[in-house]
Amino acid sequence: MTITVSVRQVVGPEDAERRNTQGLRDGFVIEDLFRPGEINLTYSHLDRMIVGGVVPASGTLVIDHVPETGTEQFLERREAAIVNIGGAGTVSVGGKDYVLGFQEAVYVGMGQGALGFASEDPQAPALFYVLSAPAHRTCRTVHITRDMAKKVVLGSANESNARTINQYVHPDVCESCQLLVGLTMFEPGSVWNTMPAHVHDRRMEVYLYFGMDEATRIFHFMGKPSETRHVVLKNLEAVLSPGWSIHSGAGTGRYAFIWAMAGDNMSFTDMDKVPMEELR
Ligand SMILES: O=C[C@H](O)[C@@H](O)CC(=O)C(=O)O
Ligand SMILES: [Zn+2]
Repeated sequence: MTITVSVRQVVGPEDAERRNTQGLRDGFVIEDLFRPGEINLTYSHLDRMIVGGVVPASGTLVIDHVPETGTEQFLERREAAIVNIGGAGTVSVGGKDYVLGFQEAVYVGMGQGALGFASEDPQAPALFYVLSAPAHRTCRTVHITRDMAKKVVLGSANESNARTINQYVHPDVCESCQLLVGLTMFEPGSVWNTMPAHVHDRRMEVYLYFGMDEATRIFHFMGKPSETRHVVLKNLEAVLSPGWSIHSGAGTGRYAFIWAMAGDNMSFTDMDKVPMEELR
Protein backbone atom coordinates (compact mmCIF):
# COMPACT_ATOMS: atom_id res chain seq x y z
CA MET A 1 0.00 0.00 0.00
CA THR A 2 1.31 3.42 -0.85
CA ILE A 3 1.58 6.15 1.70
CA THR A 4 2.33 9.48 0.06
CA VAL A 5 4.51 11.72 2.22
CA SER A 6 5.50 15.22 1.23
CA VAL A 7 8.02 17.07 3.36
CA ARG A 8 7.70 20.77 4.20
CA GLN A 9 10.83 22.53 5.35
CA VAL A 10 10.53 25.48 7.68
CA VAL A 11 9.87 28.92 6.18
CA GLY A 12 11.07 31.88 8.24
CA PRO A 13 9.38 35.29 8.48
CA GLU A 14 11.90 37.14 6.26
CA ASP A 15 11.47 34.53 3.52
CA ALA A 16 7.67 34.49 3.84
CA GLU A 17 7.28 38.25 3.39
CA ARG A 18 9.08 38.08 0.01
CA ARG A 19 6.97 35.25 -1.42
CA ASN A 20 4.23 35.68 -4.00
CA THR A 21 0.91 33.83 -3.73
CA GLN A 22 2.19 30.55 -5.18
CA GLY A 23 5.30 30.73 -3.01
CA LEU A 24 3.18 31.18 0.11
CA ARG A 25 0.95 28.28 -0.90
CA ASP A 26 3.99 26.05 -1.54
CA GLY A 27 5.31 26.82 1.93
CA PHE A 28 2.16 26.76 4.00
CA VAL A 29 -0.97 25.43 2.26
CA ILE A 30 -1.81 21.73 2.06
CA GLU A 31 -4.07 21.08 -0.93
CA ASP A 32 -5.73 17.87 -2.00
CA LEU A 33 -5.36 16.28 1.42
CA PHE A 34 -8.25 13.82 1.18
CA ARG A 35 -7.87 11.46 -1.78
CA PRO A 36 -10.23 8.47 -2.13
CA GLY A 37 -8.52 5.21 -1.21
CA GLU A 38 -5.28 6.92 -0.16
CA ILE A 39 -3.13 7.82 2.81
CA ASN A 40 -1.64 11.22 2.22
CA LEU A 41 0.74 12.72 4.79
CA THR A 42 2.57 16.02 5.00
CA TYR A 43 5.62 15.95 7.26
CA SER A 44 6.11 19.50 8.46
CA HIS A 45 9.35 20.47 10.13
CA LEU A 46 7.34 22.87 12.32
CA ASP A 47 7.67 20.86 15.56
CA ARG A 48 7.72 17.78 13.26
CA MET A 49 3.95 17.81 13.08
CA ILE A 50 2.55 15.32 10.57
CA VAL A 51 -0.77 16.32 8.97
CA GLY A 52 -2.64 13.66 7.04
CA GLY A 53 -5.78 12.73 5.20
CA VAL A 54 -6.94 9.09 5.07
CA VAL A 55 -9.98 8.13 3.00
CA PRO A 56 -10.63 4.37 3.08
CA ALA A 57 -12.65 3.05 0.13
CA SER A 58 -13.57 -0.67 0.19
CA GLY A 59 -10.63 -2.13 2.11
CA THR A 60 -8.61 -1.15 5.17
CA LEU A 61 -5.78 1.37 4.91
CA VAL A 62 -2.86 0.93 7.32
CA ILE A 63 -0.24 3.32 8.64
CA ASP A 64 2.60 1.25 10.05
CA HIS A 65 6.07 1.99 8.68
CA VAL A 66 6.68 5.52 7.44
CA PRO A 67 10.34 5.83 6.36
CA GLU A 68 10.43 9.59 7.00
CA THR A 69 10.16 9.04 10.78
CA GLY A 70 13.30 6.85 10.82
CA THR A 71 11.62 4.30 13.11
CA GLU A 72 10.26 0.81 12.51
CA GLN A 73 6.74 1.90 13.31
CA PHE A 74 5.02 5.20 12.79
CA LEU A 75 3.92 5.49 16.44
CA GLU A 76 7.17 4.18 17.95
CA ARG A 77 8.12 7.66 19.16
CA ARG A 78 4.94 9.56 18.25
CA GLU A 79 1.41 10.20 19.41
CA ALA A 80 -1.54 10.83 17.10
CA ALA A 81 -5.02 12.29 17.06
CA ILE A 82 -7.51 11.32 14.39
CA VAL A 83 -10.70 13.29 13.75
CA ASN A 84 -13.38 11.93 11.43
CA ILE A 85 -15.11 14.59 9.34
CA GLY A 86 -16.83 12.21 6.92
CA GLY A 87 -19.14 9.18 7.12
CA ALA A 88 -18.79 6.72 9.99
CA GLY A 89 -15.60 4.69 10.07
CA THR A 90 -13.32 2.60 12.22
CA VAL A 91 -9.82 3.26 13.44
CA SER A 92 -8.08 0.14 14.77
CA VAL A 93 -5.34 0.59 17.32
CA GLY A 94 -3.47 -2.45 18.63
CA GLY A 95 -6.33 -4.84 17.84
CA LYS A 96 -9.02 -2.59 19.30
CA ASP A 97 -11.60 -0.90 17.06
CA TYR A 98 -12.81 2.63 17.64
CA VAL A 99 -15.93 3.48 15.65
CA LEU A 100 -15.86 7.19 14.93
CA GLY A 101 -18.97 9.07 13.84
CA PHE A 102 -18.93 12.52 12.27
CA GLN A 103 -16.73 14.88 14.32
CA GLU A 104 -15.59 12.18 16.70
CA ALA A 105 -11.93 11.62 17.44
CA VAL A 106 -9.50 9.17 18.90
CA TYR A 107 -6.27 10.09 20.64
CA VAL A 108 -3.64 7.37 20.27
CA GLY A 109 -0.70 7.14 22.63
CA MET A 110 2.91 6.46 21.69
CA GLY A 111 3.92 2.88 20.83
CA GLN A 112 0.46 1.47 20.14
CA GLY A 113 1.44 -0.15 16.83
CA ALA A 114 -0.15 0.08 13.43
CA LEU A 115 -3.22 2.20 12.73
CA GLY A 116 -5.96 0.69 10.56
CA PHE A 117 -8.63 2.80 8.87
CA ALA A 118 -11.91 1.61 7.34
CA SER A 119 -15.12 3.25 6.14
CA GLU A 120 -18.47 1.80 7.23
CA ASP A 121 -19.98 2.63 3.82
CA PRO A 122 -17.59 3.16 0.90
CA GLN A 123 -20.33 5.26 -0.75
CA ALA A 124 -20.12 7.70 2.17
CA PRO A 125 -16.47 7.26 3.13
CA ALA A 126 -14.93 8.39 6.37
CA LEU A 127 -12.56 11.34 6.07
CA PHE A 128 -9.93 10.79 8.72
CA TYR A 129 -7.85 13.85 9.54
CA VAL A 130 -4.62 12.69 11.15
CA LEU A 131 -2.31 14.75 13.33
CA SER A 132 0.86 13.35 14.83
CA ALA A 133 3.70 14.84 16.87
CA PRO A 134 6.78 13.37 18.58
CA ALA A 135 6.01 11.98 22.06
CA HIS A 136 8.10 10.96 25.06
CA ARG A 137 5.68 8.74 26.99
CA THR A 138 2.55 6.71 26.39
CA CYS A 139 -0.72 8.38 27.28
CA ARG A 140 -3.98 6.44 27.35
CA THR A 141 -5.78 5.97 24.03
CA VAL A 142 -9.16 7.73 24.27
CA HIS A 143 -12.26 7.82 22.05
CA ILE A 144 -13.36 11.47 22.19
CA THR A 145 -17.02 12.15 21.45
CA ARG A 146 -18.52 15.56 20.75
CA ASP A 147 -20.03 15.68 24.24
CA MET A 148 -16.66 15.14 25.88
CA ALA A 149 -15.13 18.21 24.28
CA LYS A 150 -14.58 21.21 26.56
CA LYS A 151 -16.48 24.17 25.19
CA VAL A 152 -15.24 27.75 25.10
CA VAL A 153 -17.74 30.31 23.80
CA LEU A 154 -16.17 33.37 22.19
CA GLY A 155 -16.98 36.46 20.12
CA SER A 156 -20.29 38.11 19.30
CA ALA A 157 -22.71 38.51 16.40
CA ASN A 158 -21.85 42.22 16.25
CA GLU A 159 -18.21 41.39 15.56
CA SER A 160 -19.25 38.58 13.14
CA ASN A 161 -17.19 36.13 15.18
CA ALA A 162 -19.63 34.33 17.53
CA ARG A 163 -18.20 30.84 17.84
CA THR A 164 -17.60 27.85 20.08
CA ILE A 165 -14.20 26.29 20.47
CA ASN A 166 -14.53 22.56 21.19
CA GLN A 167 -11.35 21.34 22.84
CA TYR A 168 -10.89 17.64 22.06
CA VAL A 169 -7.27 16.89 22.90
CA HIS A 170 -6.67 19.20 25.83
CA PRO A 171 -5.32 18.49 29.35
CA ASP A 172 -8.87 18.81 30.80
CA VAL A 173 -10.26 16.19 28.39
CA CYS A 174 -7.53 13.76 27.39
CA GLU A 175 -3.86 13.55 28.32
CA SER A 176 -1.22 13.94 25.61
CA CYS A 177 2.48 14.78 25.31
CA GLN A 178 2.36 17.68 22.85
CA LEU A 179 -0.82 17.58 20.83
CA LEU A 180 -3.66 20.00 21.40
CA VAL A 181 -6.59 19.58 19.00
CA GLY A 182 -10.04 21.07 18.69
CA LEU A 183 -12.91 22.06 16.45
CA THR A 184 -14.27 25.56 16.12
CA MET A 185 -17.92 26.02 15.05
CA PHE A 186 -19.73 29.25 14.21
CA GLU A 187 -23.10 30.76 14.92
CA PRO A 188 -25.00 31.37 11.66
CA GLY A 189 -23.79 34.61 10.04
CA SER A 190 -20.53 34.74 11.97
CA VAL A 191 -17.60 34.42 9.59
CA TRP A 192 -14.44 35.54 11.40
CA ASN A 193 -12.17 33.19 13.28
CA THR A 194 -9.33 34.11 15.59
CA MET A 195 -9.83 37.85 15.28
CA PRO A 196 -8.53 39.69 17.33
CA ALA A 197 -5.50 37.72 16.17
CA HIS A 198 -2.73 36.19 18.23
CA VAL A 199 0.65 34.52 17.92
CA HIS A 200 2.27 31.91 20.20
CA ASP A 201 5.93 31.37 19.43
CA ARG A 202 5.92 28.43 21.87
CA ARG A 203 3.64 26.38 19.60
CA MET A 204 3.11 25.86 15.89
CA GLU A 205 -0.45 25.47 14.66
CA VAL A 206 -2.27 24.01 11.67
CA TYR A 207 -5.85 24.78 10.58
CA LEU A 208 -8.03 22.50 8.43
CA TYR A 209 -11.09 24.25 7.01
CA PHE A 210 -14.12 22.02 6.34
CA GLY A 211 -17.91 21.90 6.15
CA MET A 212 -17.91 24.44 3.31
CA ASP A 213 -20.00 24.67 0.16
CA GLU A 214 -18.19 24.22 -3.14
CA ALA A 215 -18.06 27.97 -3.91
CA THR A 216 -17.26 29.18 -0.39
CA ARG A 217 -13.76 30.52 0.20
CA ILE A 218 -11.79 31.35 3.32
CA PHE A 219 -9.49 34.35 3.26
CA HIS A 220 -6.89 33.07 5.69
CA PHE A 221 -4.56 35.68 7.14
CA MET A 222 -0.98 34.84 8.04
CA GLY A 223 2.41 36.46 8.49
CA LYS A 224 4.05 38.58 11.13
CA PRO A 225 1.48 41.02 12.57
CA SER A 226 3.38 43.86 10.89
CA GLU A 227 3.55 42.03 7.50
CA THR A 228 0.28 40.20 6.97
CA ARG A 229 -0.46 38.17 3.86
CA HIS A 230 -3.44 36.08 2.88
CA VAL A 231 -4.13 32.82 1.10
CA VAL A 232 -7.54 31.87 -0.32
CA LEU A 233 -8.64 28.38 0.71
CA LYS A 234 -11.46 26.09 -0.31
CA ASN A 235 -13.13 23.21 1.52
CA LEU A 236 -10.74 20.64 3.05
CA GLU A 237 -7.58 22.69 2.60
CA ALA A 238 -5.14 23.05 5.50
CA VAL A 239 -2.66 25.78 6.31
CA LEU A 240 0.45 25.60 8.49
CA SER A 241 1.17 28.40 10.93
CA PRO A 242 4.68 28.90 12.37
CA GLY A 243 4.92 30.36 15.88
CA TRP A 244 5.67 33.85 14.49
CA SER A 245 2.57 33.99 12.31
CA ILE A 246 -0.97 35.10 12.97
CA HIS A 247 -3.63 32.58 11.87
CA SER A 248 -7.06 34.03 11.33
CA GLY A 249 -9.68 33.73 8.65
CA ALA A 250 -12.91 35.08 7.27
CA GLY A 251 -15.26 32.92 5.21
CA THR A 252 -17.57 33.92 2.39
CA GLY A 253 -20.03 31.35 3.74
CA ARG A 254 -20.53 28.62 6.32
CA TYR A 255 -17.45 26.74 7.53
CA ALA A 256 -15.83 25.10 10.53
CA PHE A 257 -12.21 24.28 11.21
CA ILE A 258 -9.96 21.96 13.14
CA TRP A 259 -6.95 23.53 14.83
CA ALA A 260 -4.02 21.57 16.17
CA MET A 261 -0.87 22.63 17.95
CA ALA A 262 2.43 21.16 19.10
CA GLY A 263 5.44 22.68 20.76
CA ASP A 264 6.89 23.72 24.07
CA ASN A 265 3.82 23.94 26.24
CA MET A 266 0.21 22.80 26.27
CA SER A 267 -1.33 25.96 27.67
CA PHE A 268 -4.14 26.81 25.27
CA THR A 269 -4.46 30.27 26.82
CA ASP A 270 -0.77 31.09 26.41
CA MET A 271 -1.26 33.43 23.44
CA ASP A 272 0.18 36.84 22.66
CA LYS A 273 -2.83 38.84 21.56
CA VAL A 274 -2.03 41.25 18.75
CA PRO A 275 -3.40 44.76 19.33
CA MET A 276 -5.32 45.99 16.26
CA GLU A 277 -2.88 48.95 15.91
CA GLU A 278 -0.02 46.48 15.27
CA LEU A 279 -1.66 44.76 12.30
CA ARG A 280 -0.36 45.92 8.93
O1 LIG B 1 -4.41 28.97 19.60
C1 LIG B 1 -5.63 28.72 19.44
C2 LIG B 1 -6.11 28.59 18.08
O2 LIG B 1 -5.58 29.55 17.22
C3 LIG B 1 -7.61 28.38 17.88
O3 LIG B 1 -8.15 27.63 18.91
C4 LIG B 1 -8.37 29.68 17.78
C5 LIG B 1 -9.79 29.46 17.40
O4 LIG B 1 -10.22 28.36 17.20
C6 LIG B 1 -10.64 30.64 17.27
O5 LIG B 1 -10.29 31.71 17.81
O6 LIG B 1 -11.70 30.52 16.64
ZN1 LIG C 1 -3.44 30.02 17.80
